[in-house]
Amino acid sequence: MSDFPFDAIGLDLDGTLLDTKADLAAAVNHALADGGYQQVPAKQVEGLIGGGAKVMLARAIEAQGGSMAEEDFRPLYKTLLRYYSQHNAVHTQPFPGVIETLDELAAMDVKLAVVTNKFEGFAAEILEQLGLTDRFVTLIGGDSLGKDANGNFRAKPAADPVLTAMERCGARRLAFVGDSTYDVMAARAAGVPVVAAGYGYCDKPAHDLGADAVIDSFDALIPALRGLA
Ligand SMILES: O=C(O)COP(=O)(O)O
Ligand SMILES: [Mg+2]
Repeated sequence: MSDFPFDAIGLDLDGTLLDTKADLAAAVNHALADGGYQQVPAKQVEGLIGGGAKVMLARAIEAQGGSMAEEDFRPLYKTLLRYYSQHNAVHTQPFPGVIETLDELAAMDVKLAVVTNKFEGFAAEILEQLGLTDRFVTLIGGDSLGKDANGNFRAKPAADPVLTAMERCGARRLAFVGDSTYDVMAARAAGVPVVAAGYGYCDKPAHDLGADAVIDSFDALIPALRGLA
């Protein structure tokens, strides 16, 4: 029997497991160019990630005072999706320490689930291309659970995807790891402990996200989780 305090971990994808910034930046900039907007430097794209591709593009356009009218926005969003579907794992790779740490968790029989606001199809394709698919019991994307009564995806910051991950892992104690406000809110709403990935694309300073612990590298995850017991 392992003395590890959790039998499952829910993991955010962008900015937590994978450094997807360069491919997301290329996709958003491709769409911005189509709309006659200025390019956004990769570093700035970090602040746009976390709510899914649609929110990313909307934030970029709004920052330039652009039109959010449906007829202007929709074609650019389609351009972004089309481009990203063909170029989503060009530069994307796991952050340092991810593979080793996932190996260690698997050796302790801790179940792993990906909970992302990316569309499930994109996330699945990227995990497949990086050879990571089999490490996870389940993958829950931003569109996996359908929409709520208000027409919004049942995605983070809602508790639904975290609770579903827990159920699919058959977990008694799940902890969550993520890099944005949405991750912390979703974990809180689900009533599970949460670790902030301070090396990720944090939309505010990592220590202000309200997580139970902050890690500066994925290598620090296991000791941080033990500290939450
Ligand atoms: O693609 C996004 O904006 C969000 O993805 P994440 O939930 O895996 O961080
Ligand atoms: Mg993230």
